Amino acid sequence: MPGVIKGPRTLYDKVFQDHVVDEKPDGTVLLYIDRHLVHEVTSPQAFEGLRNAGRKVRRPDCTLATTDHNVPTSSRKTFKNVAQFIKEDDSRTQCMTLEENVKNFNLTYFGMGDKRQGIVHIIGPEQGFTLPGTTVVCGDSHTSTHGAFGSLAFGIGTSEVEHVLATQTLITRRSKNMRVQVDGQLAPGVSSKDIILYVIGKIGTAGGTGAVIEFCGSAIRSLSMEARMSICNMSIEGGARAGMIAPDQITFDYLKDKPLAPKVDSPEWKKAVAYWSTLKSDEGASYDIEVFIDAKDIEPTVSWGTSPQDVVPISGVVPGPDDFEDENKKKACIRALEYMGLEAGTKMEDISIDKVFIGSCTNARIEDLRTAAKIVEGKKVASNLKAAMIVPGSGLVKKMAESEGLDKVFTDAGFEWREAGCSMCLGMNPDILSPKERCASTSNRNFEGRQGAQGRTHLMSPAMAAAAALAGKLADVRKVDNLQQVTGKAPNQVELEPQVSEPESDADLEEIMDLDETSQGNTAPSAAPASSAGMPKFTQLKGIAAPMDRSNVDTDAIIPKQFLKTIKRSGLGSALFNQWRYNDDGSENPDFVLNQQPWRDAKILVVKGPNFGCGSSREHAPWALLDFGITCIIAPSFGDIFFNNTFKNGMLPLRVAEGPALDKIFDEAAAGREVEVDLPNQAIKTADGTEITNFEVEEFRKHCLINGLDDIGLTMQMEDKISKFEKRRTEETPWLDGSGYLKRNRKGPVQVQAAPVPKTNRGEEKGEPLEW
Ligand SMILES: CC(C)[C@H](C(=O)O)[C@@H](O)C(=O)O
Ligand code: SF4
Repeated sequence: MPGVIKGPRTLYDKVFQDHVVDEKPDGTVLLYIDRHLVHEVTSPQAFEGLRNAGRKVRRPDCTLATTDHNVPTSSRKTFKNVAQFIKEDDSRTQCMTLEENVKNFNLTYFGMGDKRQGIVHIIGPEQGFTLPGTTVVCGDSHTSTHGAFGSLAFGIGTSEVEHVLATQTLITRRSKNMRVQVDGQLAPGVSSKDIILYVIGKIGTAGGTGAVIEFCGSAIRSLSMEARMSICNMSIEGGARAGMIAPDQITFDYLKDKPLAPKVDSPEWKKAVAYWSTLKSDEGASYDIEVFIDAKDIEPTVSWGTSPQDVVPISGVVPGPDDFEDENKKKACIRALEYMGLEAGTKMEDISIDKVFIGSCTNARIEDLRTAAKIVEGKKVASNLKAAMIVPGSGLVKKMAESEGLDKVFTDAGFEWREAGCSMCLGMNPDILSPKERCASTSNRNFEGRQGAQGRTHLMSPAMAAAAALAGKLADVRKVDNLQQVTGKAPNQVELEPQVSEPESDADLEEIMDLDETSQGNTAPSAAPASSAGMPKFTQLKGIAAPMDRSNVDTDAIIPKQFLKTIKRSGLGSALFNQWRYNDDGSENPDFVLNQQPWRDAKILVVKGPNFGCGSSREHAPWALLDFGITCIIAPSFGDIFFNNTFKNGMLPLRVAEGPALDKIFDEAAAGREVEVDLPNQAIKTADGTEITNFEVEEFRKHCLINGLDDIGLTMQMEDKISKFEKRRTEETPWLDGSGYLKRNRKGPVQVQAAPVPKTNRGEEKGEPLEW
């Protein structure tokens, strides 16, 4: 079979291979997905697609939904239901839409009235839904978090969410293998967050593009599961598809008694542990990229700019453009300094802050809160702070923290103690920075406007954020007097969290699950248009191309969070590049290229810098480009998830390396002349038809674009292979069938009912071959 690795294999190779349902000669793989997490932001359009096509959710037992991005983090004492509690119309609509969808499709759901609700990447591991050796996906880029268990976990766009809901598979390709090995002992005050910030500083935000990173080495092995999750969480900020860590005794101990893990000491548990123990890279396995780091070189690390690669040790100073050789980086540095309101040469410790945010899927677990509490215990936050917030990652983290008295420690020190949610990590809820406010944050992204329009974010560890709260400015946690309690975690220091047990009775279950008798089973609710919205065809495209001379354009910049609250795919064009395109008063910024003629009518975007579309998995980014009229983006490289998402919308992202060809295309664009993209002949031409360069495109993707094929319909024709795979999976890894909640009354394996192939699927309509 093509792509099968002969000889020693990496952890990634093994997990990937174990999930191949089918593989084509061109390397296109149909990959089985064991675990699907769903949240309110990236799922409405996917469920709508299912409904429109009359499709079911194939594996409700392998799907877990929660609401996290939009939820207010204010007290829920008066909470009755979402309709009454969420004040913002669009946030409420999005949460209520999820609630309707989980009822209609019969999915397990942790809503706001459920103690187990929380950030999707916190609740999966907490429940034992995330298990070693599984494939885990979610319409969210930080799905990489779950790779800490030795699972292959990655973010997907909304079209792929629909694909997984319908088929429990994804169409994908093998990624490159990358190894980041960190050896040695972490110094006091240095945590796993510092490791990952340091790594991203070294490799850059595009360093892992196209790769899955395996984190290994003695420093990684010494970390607790929660610390490992913080590292894998931010693999996406290093550009990687996923991060993975080989499971070991620390992993198995963490999973003991988690509600959805096999019962400890049962035959299933023993079988599972035996299998999980094989999940490590073989001696001599080869990697495409290797990075070696000595733990002792890592200091507490802080970001200064607007990209997660903009980091320095806390003992350092704000860099200036002269510190970079690369032209793109010089330009990015000038922009970042201006945005952040900083001057080169300023000592990091002299930067005063307005707010502190301890939360997010990177650092809102119980260990993070314990660490921060130790720093602030008996002290007060600085008087210059406008707010200091602690936002636990889940209701269970909150409960556990309260049982340990941490809430009291924080509130005594002057922090606000909040309810679980994404909160000010991205501010889709009421928690945001005001313009120019500066925040010490334990989250993972410091993009322009990330925590609020014109807000300024400095990324750091929970210990560093706690130290900053006390100082009212960025501070070195190593100088805090009770530091001895806040060190990198050696194996003997790993603390295991109290276990959460499975509800015993149906009454218990109803109490915590907010179950509702209106649940209607896994039906496709409405008699809707017969086929899912397929793709428009893409063959030749000739049109005005807009030039953009920027690198690392993230999807937050392409479309900021306030526009993600829609439950539709359409109408986003006016919000495209919102922060750059409009002034504060809402008028157009005349300097922005898409506000100028002839580029207002651009059909193509030509980007000179690398890593376009990095960051979040929001498919709203391609939807906004498409709605504006842009169907092709030419750039040296792309964020992996964005790259996938564009194809799913009939768009063509083209990689053209930095050099004379890209310069020529850029110059044509800048001169306002048309550019032609010829997909069948794989060529980019000037307006008069002169070829500028050829481009590469994967065969399968080209085929789908040219024929406008809906790949869900194509995948459903692989029913035999998917069912066969599932049968084998049930025999080999029975613990993966049925989420524990549904399993309790189950006799034998979950009955999987495959949805029929709709008669109107686009491939059939067009007489396309059934093979893909
Ligand atoms: C809303 C979601 C698409 C997004 C992501 O993919 O990361 C969000 O979680 C974020 O952190 O920006
Ligand atoms: S990165 Fe922030 S917004 Fe995204 S899932 Fe994590 S906590 Fe939520």
